[in-house]
Amino acid sequence: MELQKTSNGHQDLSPDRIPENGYVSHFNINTRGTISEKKVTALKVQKFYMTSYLLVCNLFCLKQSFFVGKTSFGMSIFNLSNAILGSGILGLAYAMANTGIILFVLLLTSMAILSAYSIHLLLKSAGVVGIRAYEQLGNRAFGRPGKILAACIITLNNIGAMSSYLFIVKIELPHIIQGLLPDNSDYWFVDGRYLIIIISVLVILPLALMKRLGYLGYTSGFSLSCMVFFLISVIYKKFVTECPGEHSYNKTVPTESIYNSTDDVNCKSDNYYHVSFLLHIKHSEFITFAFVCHPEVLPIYTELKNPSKKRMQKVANISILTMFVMYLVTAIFGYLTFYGNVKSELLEMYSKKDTLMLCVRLAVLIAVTLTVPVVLFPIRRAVLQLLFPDKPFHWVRHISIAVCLLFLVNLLVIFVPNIRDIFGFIGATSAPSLIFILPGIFYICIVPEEQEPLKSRPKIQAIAFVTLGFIFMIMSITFIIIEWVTGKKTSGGH
Ligand SMILES: NC(=O)CC[C@H](N)C(=O)O
Repeated sequence: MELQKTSNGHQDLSPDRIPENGYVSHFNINTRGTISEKKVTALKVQKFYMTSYLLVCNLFCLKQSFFVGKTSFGMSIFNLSNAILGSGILGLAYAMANTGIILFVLLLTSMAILSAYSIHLLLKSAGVVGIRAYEQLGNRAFGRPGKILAACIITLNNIGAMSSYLFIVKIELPHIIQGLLPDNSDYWFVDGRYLIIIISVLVILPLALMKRLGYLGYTSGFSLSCMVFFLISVIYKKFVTECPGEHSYNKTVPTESIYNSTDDVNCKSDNYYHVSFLLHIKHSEFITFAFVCHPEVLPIYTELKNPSKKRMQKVANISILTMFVMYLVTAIFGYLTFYGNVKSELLEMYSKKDTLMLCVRLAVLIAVTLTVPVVLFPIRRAVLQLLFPDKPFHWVRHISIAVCLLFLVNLLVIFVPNIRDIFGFIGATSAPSLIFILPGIFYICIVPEEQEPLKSRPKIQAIAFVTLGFIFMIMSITFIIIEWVTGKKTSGGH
């Protein structure tokens, strides 16, 4: 029995390799019918030993998996929820303002269901080949090019997410510190560039150096509670804010908005209903991004205690459902506070002088900062898979990759002013790939024809899923190109 090493260094049984070792054909002699009784008994004994051997191997592998997976069910939910919850939540009220409540709820519900289905495809593919790494699935489906493609998409997407989180820290933390200072002097510590370096070294790096993602369960739990505080404050603000102009620190509304043809600050700006359906759909990008967590699913599965596909799917479903509720409530109350004037980053709408909102900013900042290490883990795994595929765990590699990645992201956030636009483009292509296209294609290629023919229902569903992903991707790219060519924001962003 051949044992295959998984990316995390422990051995897994790969059922598809069983025929290669010759035992199966050896037993087949038995069926030819011309062998003596003595030989049959000998073969039976041999078969008994082989079966016991396979059983011991199986038990050994399962024991290994149990041994490796140490993260509890609850902690895994925290980690996955933290991976889902990021800066995406800040854009949802804006998406709702542009799509309208009904279409938004429909899109959010569909995306949550599709996201859970995508995790189902990933887990099923991973179960068939006995490996638990996204890149390894790529390898199994298309060989080395598949592995490189998956690793590159994960790296780009997660570097994009990390830089968007650090960008929030760079912009928001100086405001918070300034809010606490008696005067408005320009001290060095109110410079966002220094602040992200300090935060990266003191908070993010130590967490990113943890050997296992499971250890981040506690910080993930804390990060989630910060977001719950944000959510409660958004609800509270809806009831104390009378008009968008009142609580918005920036009281001017841009005149070039395609939704508002007047300069008035209206509490209820319903003009967005005139915008074409396609432009409504464009805002589904915000929703797609908000549900991306797929590179983190398999690493979390690998570390889950008593791992099974069903148990991991439960972790995913609970996390997605919880985040769905949080997203919906934030979007509804954020939108009902500012209506059509809401900006693509909800936090920008609240006063910077308000102590409660200062605390909320701090809470969101802590939440996204604590998400950075969780998002960094899959990139490190992808880099390890590409550069050192068969090497066992080594601290030097583990630490140096984390340091290099953080250094790179800091450089990007400090020196590239339009980093968000660049990653907006990458996000538009990588998010549909990670949620729809890759899991669907891996599933179609990896699950054998004998088990599920191409015309079976699950495979046809997967094909439709991949097609949907391509439609999403082409639409997003088209909108971005139109924006670049015309120099105008099709989203009417403020
Ligand atoms: N890895 C990722 O891209 C996570 C994105 C996350 N869903 C967010 O809203 O920020």
